[in-house]
Amino acid sequence: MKLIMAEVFNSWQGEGGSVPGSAFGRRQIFVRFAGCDLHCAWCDSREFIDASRVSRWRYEVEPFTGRFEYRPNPAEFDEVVEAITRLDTGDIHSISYTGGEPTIQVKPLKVLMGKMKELGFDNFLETHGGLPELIREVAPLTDYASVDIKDETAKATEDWRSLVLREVESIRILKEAGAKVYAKLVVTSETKVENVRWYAGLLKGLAPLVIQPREPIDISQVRLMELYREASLIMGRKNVGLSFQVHKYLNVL
Ligand SMILES: C[S@@+](CC[C@H](N)C(=O)[O-])C[C@H]1O[C@@H](n2cnc3c(N)ncnc32)[C@H](O)[C@@H]1O
Ligand SMILES: Nc1nc2[nH]cc(C(=O)O)c2c(=O)[nH]1
Ligand code: SF4
Ligand SMILES: [Mg+2]
Repeated sequence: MKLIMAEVFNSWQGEGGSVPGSAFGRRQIFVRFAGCDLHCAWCDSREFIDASRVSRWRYEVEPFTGRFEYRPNPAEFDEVVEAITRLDTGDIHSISYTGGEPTIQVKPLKVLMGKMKELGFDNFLETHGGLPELIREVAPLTDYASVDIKDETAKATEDWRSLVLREVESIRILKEAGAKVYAKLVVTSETKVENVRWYAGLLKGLAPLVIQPREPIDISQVRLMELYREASLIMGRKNVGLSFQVHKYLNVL
């Protein structure tokens, strides 16, 4: 079985804030898949969106050193498992599957998640959630999930409203399968308050929401708190939080 990979490394989870389901500050092994079907305007992993252009992947040779070795794509399943297990520092909270969009390679993703459960690890899925039929396949193997709600300003796809509805459906599927799931909304200075109200109504009673400013941050603190308040008034004061990409400030992977 083969996978189109981007990188494997050991770090601590830099996103998610403090809502239930978040693994912020927890040590993880990150498994970044190449390839994505969306094109968020601000994507910080855009070099991995077109899988056909990711000719090689890299794995960290020693945990948390940022020293890498490179291998050609597609990767063999066993070499990915080997790259992950060599980064087991004994304090790993969960394996983070990210990208790109990990669910696009659902067959190898499913087998890999199964293998990691077998080895005693929990699975943390970082996904845009736009493909609920694929989410259904991996939901039973998912312990934690961070599902993006793509704001209109992300310009991720033509029909952004139906993308949001599919993302909410994915959250429902993951929750019903028993995963600890939260929604993540990346906001910019252009994010409309009426859109935030719409997302909040969809998520109410379903999953908590973190609001994460797009990096580099252009939204003012005052505006950020306005969006927070609007979401909170609809979803309940315990169900909304902020998230920042703290790893970027501390210069870790
Ligand atoms: C690169 S994506 C990969 C997983 C999946 N494709 C997704 O979008 O959720 C990982 C996380 O980084 C966030 N992200 C990417 N670029 C960002 C930026 N410039 N500012 C803030 N968050 C960003 C995404 O919203 C997502 O939550
Ligand atoms: N430290 C760290 N935390 C992260 N949380 C989400 C990430 C991602 O790119 O999916 C990420 C990442 O790349 N590094
Ligand atoms: S869905 Fe994720 S990987 Fe794909 S373009 Fe958007 S942020 Fe980047
Ligand atoms: Mg990232």
